Parts: sequence; C-alpha cells; structure tokens
Amino acid sequence: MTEQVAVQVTDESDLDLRRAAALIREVPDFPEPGVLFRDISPMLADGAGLRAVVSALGRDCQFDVVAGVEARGFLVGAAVAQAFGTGVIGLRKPGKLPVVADRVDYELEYGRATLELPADTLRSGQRVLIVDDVLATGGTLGAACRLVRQAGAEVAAAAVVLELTALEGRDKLMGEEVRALLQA
Ligand SMILES: O=P(O)(O)OC[C@H]1O[C@H](OP(=O)(O)OP(=O)(O)O)[C@H](O)[C@@H]1O
Ligand SMILES: Nc1ncnc2[nH]cnc12
Repeated sequence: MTEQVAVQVTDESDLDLRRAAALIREVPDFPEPGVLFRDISPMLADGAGLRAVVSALGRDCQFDVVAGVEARGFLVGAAVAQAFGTGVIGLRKPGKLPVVADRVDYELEYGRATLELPADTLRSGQRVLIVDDVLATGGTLGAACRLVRQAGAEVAAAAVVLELTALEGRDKLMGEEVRALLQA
C-alpha cells in the first residue's frame, strides 16, 4: 500500500515533539514496492528527540509498569519506564523466552504472528502502559492488550510514536485508550 501523507504532530503545542518529528526519515519502497517506510531511528538517535518522545508517551497517564513490544517498542518502552520510574516488560515474538506465561496469536496484513509474555513479570491488577513504535493495522497492539488483560492486569493506554491512519488500526482497539504522538 502506498502511504504518501506527511507526518502530523497530534499535540501541536509540543514544540520539542515538532522538532523531533522533522528527524523522521521517509524511505520509499521499503520493505516492499509501494510502501513509504517512516524510519524513526534518526529521531531516537537524537538526545532531544528521544527526550521529547519519552516524555510525551508517559505524560498524564497513571501506570505501574511499561510493556514494550519487540523490537522497536523495546527501545522506546525501556526509556519511558526509566523516565517515569517503573519497570519494563518485553512482549516477545515466539521462540525467544525461556519461560512463557501466556501467548496470543493474531492476524497481520499478510499471515499470522504471535506475542508472548515472559513468566513472573506482570502481576494481576497492575496498570500497564503498552508502548510500540508504530500503529499500522492494529494487530500487534491488539494482541498486546489481550496479553495484559488475560494476566488480570489493566491497560492504562496503548501508546505509539506514529500512527498510520490509513490502515485504520484504531478500529481494532475499540475501548482502549490509544495515544499516538504523530500521525501520517
Ligand atoms: O499495527 P500492525 O499492523 O500490527 O503493525 C505494527 C507493528 O509492525 C512493526 O513491527 P514489525 O513486525 O515490523 O517488527 P519489528 O519491530 O521487530 O521490526 C511495528 O514495529 C509494530 O510492532
Ligand atoms: N510504513 C511504515 N513505516 C514504518 N513502520 C511501519 N510498520 C508498518 N508500516 C510501517
């Protein structure tokens, strides 16, 4: 699918985030022809950029722990946890964890995928801030929300740096608080 719309900052009063958004690199035809890939790596490599993203992701949200989604959600999720004084849990692709508490299979645009929760991490009743880099079709964040709820925990919010609105991922996350710093 071709995505040709510029990136918008959802909170336009956040000047730090506006500067950070300018560091996103757009790569046409990656990973396949017709896709405009938004590469947030240069934004995260910039100290002020990372700070802007981290503080906006955790702002005005009550949470006890962060769950970051493999792989780019680990980078941002761990930074948010550190900044807001919580621990972090990595929700992983299959075959990586020695002891699995639970797993959820989900649909991708093409095919299926699985996310796993590591054992002895998430406790019943905890409020969880789920963090990933991008919301596309919503399958990944939907699976992350299910893993959290199946553990008896609560989803405080599902927060991403960038939402690709044309893919309508929010529709799969009805009832969840979805926080996207940037939209394209
Ligand atoms: O909303 P969805 O359609 O589910 O897509 C969003 C997911 O796709 C990308 O991950 P990818 O599977 O490419 O993994 P990576 O982070 O390991 O590169 C991105 O990092 C999100 O996790
Ligand atoms: N266009 C895109 N840019 C960056 N990450 C993505 N994940 C899914 N689609 C993407």
